[in-house]
Amino acid sequence: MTEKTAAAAAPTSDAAPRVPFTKGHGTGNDFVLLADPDGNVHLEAAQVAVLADRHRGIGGDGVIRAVPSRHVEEGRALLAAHPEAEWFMDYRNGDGSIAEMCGNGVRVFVHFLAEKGLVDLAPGESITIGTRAGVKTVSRLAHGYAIDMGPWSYLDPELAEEAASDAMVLTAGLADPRPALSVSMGNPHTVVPVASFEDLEGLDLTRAPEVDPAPAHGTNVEFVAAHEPLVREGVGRVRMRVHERGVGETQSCGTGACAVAVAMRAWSGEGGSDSWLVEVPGGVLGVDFVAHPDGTEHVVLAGPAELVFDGELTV
Ligand SMILES: N[C@@H](CCC[C@H](N)C(=O)O)C(=O)O
Repeated sequence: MTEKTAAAAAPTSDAAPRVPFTKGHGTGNDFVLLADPDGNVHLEAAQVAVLADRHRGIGGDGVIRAVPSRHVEEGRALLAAHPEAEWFMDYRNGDGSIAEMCGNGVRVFVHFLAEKGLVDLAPGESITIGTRAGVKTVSRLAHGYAIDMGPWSYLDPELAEEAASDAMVLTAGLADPRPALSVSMGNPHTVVPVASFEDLEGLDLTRAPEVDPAPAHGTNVEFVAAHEPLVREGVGRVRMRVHERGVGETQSCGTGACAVAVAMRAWSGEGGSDSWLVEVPGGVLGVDFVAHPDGTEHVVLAGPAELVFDGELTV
């Protein structure tokens, strides 16, 4: 962060400027959150990596800057069509790289805005925010938040009819290479089915799984195993683990849960469902497919968001 940034964010009479931060998480996917109401905070990748470092910094899977849309180029581009998208989620992975979207991050971001008094949002009310994957409408529930993630898509449009597989995952402790399906939720995902919960537990996600063909911009890789029966009382039930691009294995990935639901529904055909409960190591996420008035199908992601502690950075 620049000195100008720090001084603007939290001026003090002493030498070292202090920048307030908040730590939060959604199903164990954890973030460092910074409020930047004046658009003064300039985060370099190396600075993000230090903030996210669990030994030398605060620690987190990602860093989220809450900034008015008018202060960032990507936000200004959204405002013409969506003037209501006052706040923009500037999301960075723990290694400092920029990602288009973060499903858990959106919930935690909106909870942060609401709890810090930056927006008024009571249970039952909704807010539209800007992200690098477009605007998202987030509804506050009695417990947690539901995000309209918009339409999903296959990374390979030719798969629209077949929905079989378009990639192979070669490593992660798999006995054999496994076919996988590439799904976009604004950010890229590679979903790999495994046979059982035991197989899921046995995976080695200490390193990024090798995907062939290698995705041009990297990918998040989700491994998924089904409950037996897969669908109970109309709801599909699965368990997943994820290796996130730019982070490593995480306790949860919201966009990953959506991608898993897309793939499982496609693979199950008539035996699938439009409603899914996705178990992640850090909790449970809900994913629903809903018809949007514009004729497209949208994915709605629901889950908790918690703020854990506040602190001050000295810069
Ligand atoms: N944990 C997030 C996804 C964060 C971005 C991802 N690592 C990427 O690079 O695409 C989620 O909850 O969706």
